[in-house]
Amino acid sequence: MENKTVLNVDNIVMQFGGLRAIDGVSFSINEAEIFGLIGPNGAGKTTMFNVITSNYKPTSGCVSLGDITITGLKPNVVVNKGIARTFQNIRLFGSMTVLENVLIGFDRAIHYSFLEAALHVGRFFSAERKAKEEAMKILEYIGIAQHANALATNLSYGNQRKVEIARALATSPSLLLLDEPAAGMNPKETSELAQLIFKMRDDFKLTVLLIEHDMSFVNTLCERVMVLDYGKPLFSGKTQDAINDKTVIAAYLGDIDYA
Ligand SMILES: Nc1ncnc2c1ncn2[C@@H]1O[C@H](COP(=O)(O)OP(=O)(O)OP(=O)(O)O)[C@@H](O)[C@H]1O
Repeated sequence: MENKTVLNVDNIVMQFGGLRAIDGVSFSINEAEIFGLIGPNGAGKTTMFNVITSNYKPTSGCVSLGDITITGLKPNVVVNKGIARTFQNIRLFGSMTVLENVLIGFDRAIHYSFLEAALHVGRFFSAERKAKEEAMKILEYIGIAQHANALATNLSYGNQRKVEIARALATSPSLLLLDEPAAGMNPKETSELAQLIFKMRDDFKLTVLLIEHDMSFVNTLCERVMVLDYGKPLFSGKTQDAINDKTVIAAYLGDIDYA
């Protein structure tokens, strides 16, 4: 059976003044694939995420999700098309509970009038109740339902990362972008996270693009990777081949631990 391409990144260039943060990068990801985007600090990985989510408009090149061209769409429209992300520096609303943070992900699916919302009646009430039920189901699925009513900032670092994943899942994505999801996690949390990512992929037919410096984590999850260096494509192919590639080792892997 032929692989279905979910994400196609075509010859992206992203210029910031005199700096070319991404310089002619192309890759594509198949449905239900877990694909790694790796490279040294400043290589352009997060910038690539911002281009894919349309937070940055690339200087040239094109991103498509299935048959839809994403480039030029507004970021909220891109979420509606099925792309969700988490952030390298966790971005949760610290003064809100875990449940409320996840409910934010449902906002696009809730339809009610201003009056209904102001009076807490009609479609507002039933939509809110339904969203809460769905959010609780996601928290249970992720394994943090017991923290639903805790303030997000009071959770451990690892659990805060899980709340970000829960919020992303609430938007029903077809493509999930994870920016350094294992950063700050201990080995047990990291291995549980890897299992969760496999499970989400299988249960939701989710396609995953992840940025990660932990090469053992990348090697566990990703069959293929794209390696960037100073914005340029350095290597694209099987993770095992990247680990043994002399140019990749010289530019990147020589400096980091991977067991
Ligand atoms: N909005 C921006 N304006 C100007 N320069 C930027 C902007 N965003 C990123 N850069 C620059 O682009 C380059 C790539 O940054 P980016 O954050 O994408 O790298 P990265 O590979 O994600 O690094 P890290 O592993 O440290 O997160 C860096 O030199 C960075 O300073």
